[in-house]
Amino acid sequence: MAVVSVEDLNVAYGNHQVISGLSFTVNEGDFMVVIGENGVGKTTLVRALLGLIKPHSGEIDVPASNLIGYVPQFRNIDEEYPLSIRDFVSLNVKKPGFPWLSKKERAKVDRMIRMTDLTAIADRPLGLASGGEKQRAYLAQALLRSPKLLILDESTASLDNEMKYELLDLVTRFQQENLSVMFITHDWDLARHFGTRYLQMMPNGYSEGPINELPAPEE
Ligand SMILES: Nc1ncnc2c1ncn2[C@@H]1O[C@H](COP(=O)(O)OP(=O)(O)OP(=O)(O)O)[C@@H](O)[C@H]1O
Repeated sequence: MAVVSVEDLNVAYGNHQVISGLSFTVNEGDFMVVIGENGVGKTTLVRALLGLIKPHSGEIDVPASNLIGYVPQFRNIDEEYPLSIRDFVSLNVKKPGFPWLSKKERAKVDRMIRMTDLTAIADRPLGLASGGEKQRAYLAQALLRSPKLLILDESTASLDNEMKYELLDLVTRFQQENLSVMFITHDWDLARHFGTRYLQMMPNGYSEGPINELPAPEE
């Protein structure tokens, strides 16, 4: 079943046409890698999927936005960032009114912290965590409300190679439990290792297919 389907999408900033006639589908359980040169419109596509910009024309069929998890590219979080890892994950409980977490909500946060291997350090300030730990905290926060789709926007870019594989191995565990993934990346090795399908965005068009059909990068 399709989790995301996009049909003849056109997105422009003023007169600057960024996405022209893009169509693709992400099915349940897919790990879709989105690959393409700088400036080709990958982040614009993500913003359109999250409902943050209005397309000029075309159809976007996605789960309601609270069922999309989003993990950005790692930006340095200052050492003085005051929230603990547990607090940071809890931010996505997002409930109106009464500010304290219920027992049930705390249990949900704890479970997600466990599933992302953060239990031992959950009460440390996020600002003191390593790069990989911070990305796991972002992942835990994004997955807290059991989204259907997880968008990873170059989320491994600043990690060393071993940590990249660790983070994506972890994502794969969730993918096997019925999460679909869109992974925006410039890294063709990671794309081939983890992807099940690809969407390649190029200035003059798009191609989509199973990962074993991803063409070699142009030198
Ligand atoms: N808010 C905006 N207003 C006007 N133009 C924009 C805006 N955001 C992006 N653009 C332009 O749209 C084009 C696509 O940008 P986008 O960030 O989607 O590319 P990208 O593929 O994500 O690039 P990168 O790999 O460098 O992150 C670029 O030419 C960019 O300058």
